[in-house]
Amino acid sequence: MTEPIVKYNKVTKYFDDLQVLDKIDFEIQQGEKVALIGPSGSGKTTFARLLMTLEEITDGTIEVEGEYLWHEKNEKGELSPASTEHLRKVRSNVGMVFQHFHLFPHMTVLENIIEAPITVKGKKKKEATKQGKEILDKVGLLDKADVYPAQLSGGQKQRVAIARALVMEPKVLIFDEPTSALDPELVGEVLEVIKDIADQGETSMLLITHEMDFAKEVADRIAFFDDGKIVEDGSPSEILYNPKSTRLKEFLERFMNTQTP
Ligand SMILES: Nc1ncnc2c1ncn2[C@@H]1O[C@H](COP(=O)(O)OP(=O)(O)OP(=O)(O)O)[C@@H](O)[C@H]1O
Repeated sequence: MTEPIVKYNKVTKYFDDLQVLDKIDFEIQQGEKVALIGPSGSGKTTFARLLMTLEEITDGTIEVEGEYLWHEKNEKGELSPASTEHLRKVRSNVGMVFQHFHLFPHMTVLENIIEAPITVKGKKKKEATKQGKEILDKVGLLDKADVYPAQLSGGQKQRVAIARALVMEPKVLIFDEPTSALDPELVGEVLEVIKDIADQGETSMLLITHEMDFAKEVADRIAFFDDGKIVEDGSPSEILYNPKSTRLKEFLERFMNTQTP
């Protein structure tokens, strides 16, 4: 069996005295798409931000493609905190798309996309531009290459943010509620782009979402998060139609009741 692309081992996170994640073990296999669902404040975003190194781990380890993210191993096999250089190298396999896009407002769409390939990967501008345009074409926005983010709709901004993550060719791509800041009529176009990426197969995905129908359609697995723990983890049909724990049953019932038609 091939190595998991992501492996959390007893991962714990505190913000001061507040424990947000409690000894979580979790894996994502190569090419696997995993959706995270769960109540607000249960720790899903923090869980994902640790993988992107946007929050610091308190205890436990995370591996990406068999390499420790937050640690380095010496000759004796002992772990010590990773150097910035190591952190940056391992982290470059991970991409993230945020709820609120996080585009650079003073750069055009194309400049937003080619910035990281040039500054982080050292690509030549010409090559980065060619690749950036190909990816923009993929998300249906080639005609917007030279406009600024303020001139785009929310759905278009999010598609640019997705293109910006994709251009770095991450092994694992995190989506943190990518449609929850959008007007309902703009949700579909973003979900369509995410589904296309999922259908292409090779990128592993971690998708935090409240869109249960979408999770069911795209994810190979759904993990239910509650109170800093993964309470259930299984196929979409097991999780959504055959929940075992009372917490998941309650969540799904509550969730369905608060959904607008
Ligand atoms: N930087 C921070 N400092 C202190 N507490 C934080 C910080 N970030 C998150 N928290 C707390 O950690 C807990 C988990 O938050 P997190 O955003 O991970 O949950 P979530 O499941 O993603 O919620 P939502 O679905 O609302 O986004 C919450 O109690 C939150 O207030």
